[in-house]
Amino acid sequence: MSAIPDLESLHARGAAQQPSYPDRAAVDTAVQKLRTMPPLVFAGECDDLTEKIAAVTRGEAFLLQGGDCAETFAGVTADNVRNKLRVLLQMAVVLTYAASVPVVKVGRLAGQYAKPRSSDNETRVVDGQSITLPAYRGDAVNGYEFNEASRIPDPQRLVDVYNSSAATLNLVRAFVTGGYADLRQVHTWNTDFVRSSPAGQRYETMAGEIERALTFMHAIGADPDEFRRVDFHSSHEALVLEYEHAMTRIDSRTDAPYDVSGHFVWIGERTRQLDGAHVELLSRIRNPIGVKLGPTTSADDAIALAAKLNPDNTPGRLTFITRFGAGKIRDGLPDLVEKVTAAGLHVAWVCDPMHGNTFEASSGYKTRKFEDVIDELQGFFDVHRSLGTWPGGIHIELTGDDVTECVGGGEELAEMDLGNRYESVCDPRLNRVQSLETAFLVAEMLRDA
Ligand SMILES: O=C[C@H](O)[C@H](O)COP(=O)(O)O
Ligand SMILES: C=C(OP(=O)(O)O)C(=O)O
Ligand SMILES: [Mn+2]
Repeated sequence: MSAIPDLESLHARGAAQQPSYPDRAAVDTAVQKLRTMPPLVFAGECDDLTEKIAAVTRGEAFLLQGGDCAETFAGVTADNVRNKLRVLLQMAVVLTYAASVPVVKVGRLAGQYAKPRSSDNETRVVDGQSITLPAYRGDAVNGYEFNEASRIPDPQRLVDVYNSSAATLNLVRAFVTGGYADLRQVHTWNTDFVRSSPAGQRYETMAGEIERALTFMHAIGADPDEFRRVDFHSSHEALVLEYEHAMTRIDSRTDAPYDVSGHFVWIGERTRQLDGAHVELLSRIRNPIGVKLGPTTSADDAIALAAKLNPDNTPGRLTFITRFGAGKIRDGLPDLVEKVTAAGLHVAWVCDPMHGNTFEASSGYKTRKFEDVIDELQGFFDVHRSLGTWPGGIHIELTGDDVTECVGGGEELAEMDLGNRYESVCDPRLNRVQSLETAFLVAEMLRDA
């Protein structure tokens, strides 16, 4: 771990997936502004999360990481943030109670505003005319609206990312410490549309059991503070170098650099080049970090990434988030896990069952089948069980709302339903019922792990 490399030297590595800003002076102004802003998270909180992920690495805890594919500035509302938090709290309770395993809770929120894209451009037919514009790269970079002005990268948006993340995190902190996350509220999280679904009813039964257990604890005089609040951490993909670099600061306690834009940051599948800018920057910070590993990852790639990103082999520092796809995980994952384990590397293994299972429906919507998501999760658990390693967690794109973006699940959403309420500006998310169903299914897998 050494000093922070300068931004120019990072760009000199030919950083992938960066915005092409037309006005460098405006970029400098935004970066200067960000450098003066206070940290969004404290280094000590990042260390706490590293400790918790170390328990995952040892097979003593399970990581639940979830949230939008892409947050939007317009989505920073009390309802939206609360709904997301609520579904994550419900999932965490299901996993903790049904599998008797401590759950480390990490939101894909308060910073998840920048998107890598498979194409630099997007073509749409507007009024019978085919129009090609720069791709939307997340609210951190440009506007979703399909017109030329909106798609121009604007560096002032990076300052907006900071402000939106601050507002989100402030609300999340208030919710998780101010009574909303109190375990005695388990029933009240199960409101509105979710309550009548089979998963909601199953949750209701479980919440009743938890409530009786809490009443019993209270009666015998045990009422620990842990029942009233939860530890919740933020995370996002560290993508736009200007932003992550400006938010990287030297911690006064340890003299070490931390990226104080979020507790946990990860490197995406498209930016994990060993000699690339993202790996370089994240190798220097001391946060807990993740790397997405797709089906083309060789065991040597993973081992080299671990050597660069976690040379001291510190447990909890490095999480490998595999995203192979349901059809590939059973063949592809064993070699990776086996060789990384044989090399003595301490990593947390987490399954992202979303990004290897995306396809385009005939209506043009990007979607995923709930059954593929569950199949990949089952494959992940099967592989780890057969190798004797710990399936450390799940990384899910989800929302607390009743959207129609992924097909299947108990509600049997069909492709023709997608248009009813498709709100994601990037990838399709599990809705609240599908998320809760996933938690129950994963709890069963976890019980057998
Ligand atoms: O999560 C997001 C990536 O940006 C996404 O999977 C790539 O999507 P695209 O192929 O639509 O660019
Ligand atoms: C872009 C993403 O994933 P990946 O890097 O795995 O494709 C994502 O998590 O939204
Ligand atoms: Mn995504």
